[in-house]
Amino acid sequence: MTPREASQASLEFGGPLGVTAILVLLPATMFHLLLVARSGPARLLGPPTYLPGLEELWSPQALLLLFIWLGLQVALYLLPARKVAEGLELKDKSRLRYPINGFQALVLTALLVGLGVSAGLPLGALPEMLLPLAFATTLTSFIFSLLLYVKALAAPVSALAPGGNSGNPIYDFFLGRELNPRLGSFDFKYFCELRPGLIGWVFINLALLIQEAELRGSPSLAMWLVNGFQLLYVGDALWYEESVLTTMDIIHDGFGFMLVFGDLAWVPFIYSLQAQFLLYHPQPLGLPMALLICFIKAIGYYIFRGANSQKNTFRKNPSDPSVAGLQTIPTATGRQLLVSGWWGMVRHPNYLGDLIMALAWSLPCGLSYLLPYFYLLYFTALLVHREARDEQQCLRKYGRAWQEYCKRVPYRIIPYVY
Ligand SMILES: NC(=O)C1=CN([C@@H]2O[C@H](COP(=O)(O)OP(=O)(O)OC[C@H]3O[C@@H](n4cnc5c(N)ncnc54)[C@H](OP(=O)(O)O)[C@@H]3O)[C@@H](O)[C@H]2O)C=CC1
Ligand SMILES: CC(C)CCC[C@@H](C)[C@H]1CC=C2C3=C(CC[C@@]21C)[C@@]1(C)CC[C@H](O)C[C@@H]1CC3
Repeated sequence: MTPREASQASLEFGGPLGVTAILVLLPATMFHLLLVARSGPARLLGPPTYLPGLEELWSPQALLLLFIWLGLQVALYLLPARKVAEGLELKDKSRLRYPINGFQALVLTALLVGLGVSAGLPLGALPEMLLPLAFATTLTSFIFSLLLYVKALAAPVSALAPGGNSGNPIYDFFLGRELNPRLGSFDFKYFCELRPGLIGWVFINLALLIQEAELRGSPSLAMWLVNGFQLLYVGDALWYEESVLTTMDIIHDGFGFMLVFGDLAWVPFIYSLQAQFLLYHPQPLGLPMALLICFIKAIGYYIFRGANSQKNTFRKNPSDPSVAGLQTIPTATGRQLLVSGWWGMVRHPNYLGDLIMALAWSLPCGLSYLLPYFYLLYFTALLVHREARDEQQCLRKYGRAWQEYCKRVPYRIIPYVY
């Protein structure tokens, strides 16, 4: 079997046909959810109450606001970093360098937005622009992905990702051909993964909270909880920004439409669905229930952070006192697999913590509507798929050692369930 036939054989997402469908369905789903969230019935599975015309979707002001936002985040990315980290070794034995200044960018953005609001910036008007902003971001994602595809045509073979080089243009456009597309030292994938979308998510939430205060006198407890929980999640991701350098998105996946649209559009506009829903469907939330939800969030974060930090510490320094006592399985690569502690409970304890947090920030929306739980449903599917992809990669990396690990840790995400 030739390498291209082999790569054709291992096509994901249903190959070219599946990917063509996803290219249409992803943006369509996002616009459906944006419309349903602001509609009275808020029916996740029903048709939106109306279909917006192009005059409602297209706004030069929204496009300008998007480019101002992207420009601001690029400028903050290029500021001197508290640390510069090296990525994992590439095929050509080199290592790329990445600025670790994401949390700094979040804080500086908050200061700038705060100054803007105090000077009269109408942040509360942003919710009205979500549709045209999402349209502008989707358009930008397609164009940016096309430019990345063309750029990759000139890239050396060593710079290409294993996945997005099937030879089928649609498939490669979606998966991404180049592994680490850069302009000088500016890394497009690393920048998009953690900056404009993730930080944008927090400020869309804040705008929705401000709009609720303007509409009803003060933000609801549910809106405060959703904002607080998701701010913690983004702040944590940016504080531990360096750990992204070992994720499959950075080390394995090409940078194509899936991650471009996922980072720039899906995260800010879909991950803020709970706050969007609450603005148009205020939900009563008593203090006892709020405290219970905070407890659920705390459990999720404890597992999420504990598991991620344990693995990342172990990978950086297996002799660190916090992980030195854990049981391990040696592998032929020289790396070891943790088989006790969080990673002895299930094979992806971090996913379990993340899912519990997703439940916690959906619960403040009550149980009368399915829409606020879309994220939990989508995220469960994403992590199940991601876990399967990671298993394949780990089986290839570690062979029998991974098989032994799976025997000793039989559950993937939820103990005694899955
Ligand atoms: N909110 C969202 O939309 C998303 C959130 N996430 C979150 O991002 C975080 C990172 O997830 P993800 O990128 O999937 O990667 P993971 O953090 O789960 O890392 C997987 C890698 O960890 C290493 N590993 C696995 N098992 C062991 C073990 N027993 N001992 C030592 N190393 C092990 C392997 O890499 P190696 O051995 O090569 O080091 C494996 O490839 C998670 O917390 C996840 O919940 C992820 C996707 C989307
Ligand atoms: C919608 C598409 C089919 C899939 C797009 C998936 C992306 C939205 C996610 C792929 C991996 C991600 C990670 C994060 C955010 C979502 C995306 C980009 C985090 C940055 C979230 C915070 C965590 O602490 C780290 C995550 C790394 C992976």
